[in-house]
Amino acid sequence: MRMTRHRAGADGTQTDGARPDAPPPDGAPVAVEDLGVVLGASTILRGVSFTVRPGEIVALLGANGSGKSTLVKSLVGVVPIAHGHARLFGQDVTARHSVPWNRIGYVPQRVTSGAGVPATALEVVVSGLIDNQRLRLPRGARRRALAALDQVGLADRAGDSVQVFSGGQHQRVLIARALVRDPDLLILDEPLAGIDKRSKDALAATLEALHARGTTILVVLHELGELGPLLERAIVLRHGRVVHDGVSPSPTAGHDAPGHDHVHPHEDAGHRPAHVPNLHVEL
Ligand SMILES: Nc1ncnc2c1ncn2[C@@H]1O[C@H](COP(=O)(O)OP(=O)(O)OP(=O)(O)O)[C@@H](O)[C@H]1O
Repeated sequence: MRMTRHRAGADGTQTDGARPDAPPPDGAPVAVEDLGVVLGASTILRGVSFTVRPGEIVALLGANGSGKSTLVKSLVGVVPIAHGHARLFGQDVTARHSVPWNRIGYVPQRVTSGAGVPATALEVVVSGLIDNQRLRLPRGARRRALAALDQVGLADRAGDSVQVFSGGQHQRVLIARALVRDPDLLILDEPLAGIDKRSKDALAATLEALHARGTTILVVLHELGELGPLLERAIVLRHGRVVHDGVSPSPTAGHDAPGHDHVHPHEDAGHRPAHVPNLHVEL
């Protein structure tokens, strides 16, 4: 893993840690401008604009169906962008095959690592080094995969079949798979969903360490949970539009209670400005 990262000031400029051999400054990790996504006959996202600056940890919040997953999928080329632009590190990803995979790690929502094949945790993590061009692993693949597993606290399980892993352990393996490329930007889609408390705590610790060393993190969340204390900023979607971009809201009381219905009526009158203190957003 690279040990030096570029930390950024509020305006996104680099403030410390610059290496003598550092590449020239490039674009923000994420810059989205007037983004629109249409799936089938439905407009899922419209007029979405925001920037994530280097070293930030930003939550993407919103009720079920508000468009969070679609937004991150559009960033990584899984769904097409119909309108506007999305750039990762200055590279326009509107054309699907231009995603800078060498700099990003992506953990999709609700997938199990290596389901249906007798893969070990190490093998799943190594697969994160496949570059979509040729089926050949780079030098040091095993060492890098072990280091990534170590980051999520699973180095001692490297040789175990993932078929016996719990949901939380699968999620940690998938995060290790995303980390094996040593990404500058980590995008996670609901990493806390359906996993045990121990794994949630382990994930929070991993993300805290990554954040401390300057990795930029964009995380889709249903509720703030264990990651709440880490979050500096939240972008809230409602009906495919950004309705809040600023301080992280406090979750509504009872939201994490068993049986809580996460699907809420949507009223666009609920838009609040970013500076409102004690912000409560019904997710
Ligand atoms: N392939 C698709 N074709 C048509 N509509 C889709 C498709 N994928 C998602 N949608 C719709 O887009 C809307 C946004 O879905 P999305 O998964 O992005 O929401 P979300 O905020 O991530 O919700 P959740 O928290 O439930 O994952 C939903 O109404 C969903 O039904």
